[in-house]
Amino acid sequence: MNNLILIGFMGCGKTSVGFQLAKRLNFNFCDTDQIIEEKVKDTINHIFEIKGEEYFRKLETETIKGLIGKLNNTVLSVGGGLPIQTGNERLIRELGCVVYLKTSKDTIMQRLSGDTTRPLLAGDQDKRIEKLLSFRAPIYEAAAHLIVTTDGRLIHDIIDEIINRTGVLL
Ligand SMILES: Nc1ncnc2c1ncn2[C@@H]1O[C@H](COP(=O)(O)OP(=O)(O)O)[C@@H](O)[C@H]1O
Ligand SMILES: O=C(O)C1=C[C@@H](OP(=O)(O)O)[C@@H](O)[C@H](O)C1
Ligand SMILES: [Mg+2]
Repeated sequence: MNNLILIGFMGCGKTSVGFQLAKRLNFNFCDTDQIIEEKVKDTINHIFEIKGEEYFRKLETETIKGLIGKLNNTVLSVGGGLPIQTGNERLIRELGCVVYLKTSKDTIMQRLSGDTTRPLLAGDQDKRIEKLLSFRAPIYEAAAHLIVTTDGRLIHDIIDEIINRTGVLL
């Protein structure tokens, strides 16, 4: 098994870093949000609106369970809330080396200003990020094998650090 699993808060860069990291390593790339959208043929926003968050969380857990034993040479980015559900952190650690893209609230605010694709941040984005991030950050830290900070850093620099520190090319 040779997989990297990217976790962290919305806007930390899991999808964009994961996609480029996979290209650089010549690995496959998967993203649980993309798998879910393809599976139910609907957008994350619309799933939340019509079926609610609880239903989406069930889809996430089903998705991660379905990947156990099936991934090799893959970078997997998971939705920001997936490791928060009890039991999922054990599943992602089973899949591979878990990397937390640690990012401050200010950076998340900058990156997601004007974004309308994250239903949990609709409304008062500042307050929502603050509340969710303070609850989730210790869970991400505990789930991770490796923590990489992303504030003020270019994607290629983050990718270099992940490759150097995981020794994934060795
Ligand atoms: N290191 C970075 N520097 C600048 N912008 C970034 C960086 N990482 C991600 N972004 C931008 O932030 C936004 C959210 O990134 P995304 O990969 O969708 O995050 P996530 O999947 O963790 O929610 C995108 O517009 C992306 O281009
Ligand atoms: O943090 C969360 O609860 C969520 C994060 C989103 O993915 P990203 O982390 O890729 O933005 C997506 O799964 C959904 O909007 C819920
Ligand atoms: Mg994403």
